[in-house]
Amino acid sequence: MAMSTAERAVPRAAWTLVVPVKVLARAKTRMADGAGRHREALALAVAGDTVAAALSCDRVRAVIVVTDDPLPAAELAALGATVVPDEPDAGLNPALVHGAGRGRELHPDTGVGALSADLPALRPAELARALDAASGAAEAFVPDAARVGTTLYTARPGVPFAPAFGGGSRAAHLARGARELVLPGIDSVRRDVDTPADLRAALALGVGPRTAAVAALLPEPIIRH
Ligand SMILES: Nc1nc2c(ncn2[C@@H]2O[C@H](COP(=O)(O)OP(=O)(O)OP(=O)(O)O)[C@@H](O)[C@H]2O)c(=O)[nH]1
Ligand SMILES: C=C(OP(=O)(O)O)C(=O)O
Repeated sequence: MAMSTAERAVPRAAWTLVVPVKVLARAKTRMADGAGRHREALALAVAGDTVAAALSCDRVRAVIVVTDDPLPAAELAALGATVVPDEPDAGLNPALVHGAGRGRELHPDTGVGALSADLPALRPAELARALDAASGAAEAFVPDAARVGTTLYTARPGVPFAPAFGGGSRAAHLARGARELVLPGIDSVRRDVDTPADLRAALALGVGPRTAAVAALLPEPIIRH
């Protein structure tokens, strides 16, 4: 059967995604109460499940991880990510712009997206749905589950990549004129994990194997209501 114009308009592997990963010693501080001595392991596991899902998505040509921590650098490179150091060392948005610069050198024909490393329930098919919707706008973003922050920000080829993560980044991305993507069937793309309650919500959706293994080590109140 012939493909429709709309289907042909969305090339496979059209995106390079940049995933920022803080030095683990400073990561996931809002999980400290619940995760205790497993906080760093949880941050690493969540990033691993996020990157593995992104690499399994057929719309994704490459994943660029920006990190200065050798442990996630090694583990995420082993999954197939390209790792670049956080040379700007000036916070999240400069790290993302740096990674996107490398992405555009390596894959100039792709759009570039910034994907949160905090999406342990991420499903490749749901990421594909979000990226296909993102193809329809110069800049687009997916708000987090609370609709306050952002989990994915995208810029099509040739469009300046100017992420505005941090705090109320949904409002900041809207103010840039980026298109908000709130389509059905992308819950796993929106389910970021910052707090114990977020982790419970992600576990209810179903998390990847790395996060499931660490969650099994956490005290009951963290993983159950
Ligand atoms: N490479 C890099 N990644 C960062 C930086 N700041 C934040 N990130 C990453 O961006 C995402 C969102 O970061 P935050 O919400 O600020 O930090 P967090 O570690 O998730 O959580 P908290 O410590 O509880 O604030 C996480 O995946 C972080 O690892 C940075 O300066 N450089
Ligand atoms: C930095 C952000 O996320 P977080 O909720 O992880 O702080 C953001 O959404 O812009």
